Amino acid sequence: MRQRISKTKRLIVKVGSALVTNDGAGLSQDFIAECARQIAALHAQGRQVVLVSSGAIAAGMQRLGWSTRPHGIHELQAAAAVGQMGLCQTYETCFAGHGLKAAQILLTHEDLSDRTRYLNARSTLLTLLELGVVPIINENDTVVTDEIKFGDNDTLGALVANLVEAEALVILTDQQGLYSADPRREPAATLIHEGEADDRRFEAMAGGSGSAISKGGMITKIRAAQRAARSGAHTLIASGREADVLPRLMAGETLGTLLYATATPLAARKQWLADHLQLAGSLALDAGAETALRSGRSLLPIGVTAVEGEFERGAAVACRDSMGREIARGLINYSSSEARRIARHGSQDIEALLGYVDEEELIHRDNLVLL
Ligand SMILES: Nc1ncnc2c1ncn2[C@@H]1O[C@H](COP(=O)(O)OP(=O)(O)O)[C@@H](O)[C@H]1O
Ligand SMILES: N[C@@H](CCC(=O)OP(=O)(O)O)C(=O)O
Repeated sequence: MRQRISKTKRLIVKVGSALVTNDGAGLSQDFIAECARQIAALHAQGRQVVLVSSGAIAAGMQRLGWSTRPHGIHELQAAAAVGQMGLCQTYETCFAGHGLKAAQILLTHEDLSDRTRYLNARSTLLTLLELGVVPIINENDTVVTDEIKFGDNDTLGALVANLVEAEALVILTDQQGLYSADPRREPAATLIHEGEADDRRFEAMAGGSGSAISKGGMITKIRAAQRAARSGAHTLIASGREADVLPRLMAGETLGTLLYATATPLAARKQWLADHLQLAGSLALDAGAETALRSGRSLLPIGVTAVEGEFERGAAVACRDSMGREIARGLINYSSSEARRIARHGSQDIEALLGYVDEEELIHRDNLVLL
């Protein structure tokens, strides 16, 4: 199983507040520099990395001279806004030292449950990865209220793994991995090396957060692993203080805890598409488009002869053959009125017809499931 990890092309690395802020003592330049160095090493091996980093609130508290974490949501939001500046500035400088560009992305739960915003976030992230940029994600603390917060970045890491179909989610924390019990309370607890992400026994072993500055604890990491596994991503939980931890994990070394998924990312995503979509319209295809879809290609506007229904970008639509039979369904990249305008045209005409190009495909093959 560990050998399979070494084949990972796309991974999410999540780093917790304790590491990034040296247990709350302001931003840890050393940790951030080390993190950037290791991610640059993974990049040099041809892997794509999305970083989910906590630490804004803790860094902001320090900049504002607050010694204890405030309880009021607005104070927390203010601290996050102040701290996020320093956090991204520090990452940017460190990545630049390795010739890498970084991008800041702040997300909320709503962004990922709304289909249009989900698709937009996905397209932006995939474009950044293709450009060789390292996206740095945190929760958009400024605009969320208590109820809609992810609450912890472990969950956010798993949602991002789902979003970009990463093969692995690496959660770096202040412990070596998942122990049979919280090692702060039970020194005799032993490290779990490997198990299935959905094994319910792990939830019973995991406790809450180990410090005042962190939110999630081990339980949110186990739940994140379960969530990541649903889209086929394996989760690794390891210590961010272990030398060269990321390159060693990606080389397949037995380090930390591996919670593995049993489905492949694409198969899991297609299952989700098949099960969850409520159709908002349909597209009539010509014979060429039908053949293209059946051989696993994306749907281009040129092969669409008619568009039925009124829908927004990101809606689920049926694809019908010339007899009206549904042969596939998927998430469309254009609204119904845009789709009507570009139907029967080559992708090179999209810009002239609409004034912009979102995607050259009407439905990308990753968002398409054949019936
Ligand atoms: N079974 C367990 N194994 C390891 N750590 C555990 C376990 N149960 C609870 N914990 C606690 O979870 C903490 C890590 O989570 P957290 O404090 O939220 O860190 P982070 O900021 O990295 O997300 C550890 O320091 C530890 O005290
Ligand atoms: N958005 C918050 C994240 C808080 C959080 O989830 O912390 P952690 O449990 O350490 O990952 C921040 O940047 O401070």
